[in-house]
Amino acid sequence: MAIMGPSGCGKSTLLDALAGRLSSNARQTGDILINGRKQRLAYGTSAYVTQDDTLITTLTVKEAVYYSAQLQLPDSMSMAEKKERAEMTIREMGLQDAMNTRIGGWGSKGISGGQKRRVSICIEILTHPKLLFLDEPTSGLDSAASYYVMSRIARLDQKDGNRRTVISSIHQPSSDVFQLFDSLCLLCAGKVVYFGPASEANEFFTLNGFPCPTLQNPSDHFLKTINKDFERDLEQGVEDAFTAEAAINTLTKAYQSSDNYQQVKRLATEICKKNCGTLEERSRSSFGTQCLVLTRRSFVNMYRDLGYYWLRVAIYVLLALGLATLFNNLGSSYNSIQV
Ligand SMILES: Nc1ncnc2c1ncn2[C@@H]1O[C@H](COP(=O)(O)OP(=O)(O)OP(=O)(O)O)[C@@H](O)[C@H]1O
Repeated sequence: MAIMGPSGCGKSTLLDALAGRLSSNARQTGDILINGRKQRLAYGTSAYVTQDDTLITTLTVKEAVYYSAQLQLPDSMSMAEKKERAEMTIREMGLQDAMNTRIGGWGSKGISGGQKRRVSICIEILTHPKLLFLDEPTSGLDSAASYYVMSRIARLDQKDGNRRTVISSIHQPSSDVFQLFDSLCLLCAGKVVYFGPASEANEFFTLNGFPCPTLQNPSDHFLKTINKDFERDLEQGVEDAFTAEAAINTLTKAYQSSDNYQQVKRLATEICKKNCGTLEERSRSSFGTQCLVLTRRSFVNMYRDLGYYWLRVAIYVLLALGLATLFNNLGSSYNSIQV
């Protein structure tokens, strides 16, 4: 899934929120559910490629990826297997020629910015995580490199036949890269302008009065339509000044009354019903609807709790009877002693 939108619209913040990386003092509302449940991800299930590359500048590309492989991959893998995985990932990211070059930093020039980006991706995809977050993975890459990197990320599924979820923010996907996305989440100032199949976004814009001009990359057109940061009247005349604002309002409203929106809500509710195990009242679900989920396991829990209750009552009754018998016996012995 691609998260797109003008700079500053909240793409990284949304990724951070989904990955549970927002700082503790950030105010956050709504629920983040994994397969319909509120749960923590097990270690190694997810990985996050941040916007800034945090790499050890004195290591070479090979060393950085090898060390990561040794630290992250399970003990069940032999050293040779770990090395092979590291080398294969380096090749997949097109870094074979830079393998023995230092990463470098302020003091010493090393690999390029785009190569650093690919090393960061290498380190995170080594473990083939089930859930992968990427914050602008293609920044600093030329269009061909962007395509190869994104297509290899999209092909991670084919490694072991397991399906994976990849959520990536991206600024300027070429039309080739755009075709790799299954879903698109288009944001503007924190609001969802469109969320649904990437292949249907063009039709959504056309139906709402913003058709993509012929021979223009659809993703460029979407971003141009919803960018209100720049005064267009300087370039296009005063009558166009509020076009972006009006377009955002039209599209946001159209999305909320669209079939896609209803479908997303239905799907989320279905996933919740299928997978939620406990009686939970969600004051507000992710999509702002009231949702009370009562499932088979909730009933099981309820019966179990009732069982515990009656067991406790029975123990108290037995204790009371025991004490009463004891006092009764003590009373009779006292009476017989007196006699
Ligand atoms: N839902 C939100 N509510 C309030 N503030 C938000 C929200 N989303 C983002 N912000 C704020 O907006 C600013 C920009 O957010 P963020 O860095 O996520 O944007 P971005 O789309 O990733 O930008 P860029 O593409 O330039 O990296 C940040 O200060 C962030 O705290």
